[in-house]
Amino acid sequence: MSRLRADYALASVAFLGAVATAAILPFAVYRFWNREYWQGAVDLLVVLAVVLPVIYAWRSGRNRGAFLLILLGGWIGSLAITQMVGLAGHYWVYGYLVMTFVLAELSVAVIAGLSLVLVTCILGAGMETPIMRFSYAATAVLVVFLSAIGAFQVAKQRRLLERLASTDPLTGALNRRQMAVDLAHEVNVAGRGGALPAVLILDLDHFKQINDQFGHEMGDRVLVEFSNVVRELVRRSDRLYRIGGEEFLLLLPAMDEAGTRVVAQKVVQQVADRLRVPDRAVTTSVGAALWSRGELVSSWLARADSAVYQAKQAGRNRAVLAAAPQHRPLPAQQNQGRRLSDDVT
Ligand SMILES: Nc1nc2c(ncn2[C@@H]2O[C@H](COP(=O)(O)OP(=O)(O)OP(=O)(O)O)[C@@H](O)[C@H]2O)c(=O)[nH]1
Repeated sequence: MSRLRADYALASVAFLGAVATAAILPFAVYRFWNREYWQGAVDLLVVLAVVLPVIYAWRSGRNRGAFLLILLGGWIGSLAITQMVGLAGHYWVYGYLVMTFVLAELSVAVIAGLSLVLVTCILGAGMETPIMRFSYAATAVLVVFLSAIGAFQVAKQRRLLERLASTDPLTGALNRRQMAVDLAHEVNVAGRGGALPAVLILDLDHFKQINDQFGHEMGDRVLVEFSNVVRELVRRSDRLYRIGGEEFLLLLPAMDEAGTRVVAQKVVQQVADRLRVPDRAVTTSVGAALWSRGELVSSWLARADSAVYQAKQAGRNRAVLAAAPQHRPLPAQQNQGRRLSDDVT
């Protein structure tokens, strides 16, 4: 039940499977009872075309493939029903048209819906006058477009909600919640033989002084500019998260030690060159750690944290690359950070 609550698309098709079984199965039984074997078989196939992919999606967790199968099965089934039953069979098309928007993305749903309307309209089974054909076409196309508008609005709201739930409103950087998801994903991919990811913890130096001296508005402005500078100098695939007041984390998906060192150095240098408050440059300290195969996310972050602590201790405005863990992940305080650079200004 909790899976149905969390997965709107799966819940919709599971409901559809139940409705299809309850609504169409009695027809199939009725047809077989009256020895109308072909029509009974088609009814039964329509039920199976919905129910089997729903079971597959439920068991495998792969919604998309299963939903496209239902879309195709529904298309063929709806066409068959219109040809066998005539005018009354076309009523099922409306249900199919709405269903496509639950199952597929907007463009696929529109194409599937309009193509079915076009074909059934050309064949015109059971429609004796042009006005019947026109009324069917007009109402069916209206259903497609109204459903498309609804689906478009839902998708837009969903994207907005996802963005609000995953970003920091001040800087636009991603938040801790998204960071936890992305770090787990990166470790998963790298653990299956992918390239190694690296993290950089970026901590602005003496930020409290900026707030105290120039006020919180200036502090906020520095945080925004800092995120812009960092995002400008890294790749599009790299992701910046705000993990605390003036502390950020940069996730670099495919890295090696040399690359991590270069990026860390570049961040330190560029921030010092480009970020200013009225009387001085703003600087940052960076702790970098390349993920080591088999390492837990917590240990990886602890190494980066330990490295940024060492950068602060060594005088700030510098980057420190954490040493790889020895054999198995070490607690933060046992990691021996390695100096990456001397003062860069
Ligand atoms: N303007 C502003 N300040 C914030 C925000 N979040 C946290 N801070 C401030 O950031 C400051 C962080 O201070 P500290 O943790 O002492 O760090 P620091 O002064 O940068 O010192 P070091 O890290 O040791 O160089 C505190 O004064 C917080 O009030 C924010 O969103 N906006």
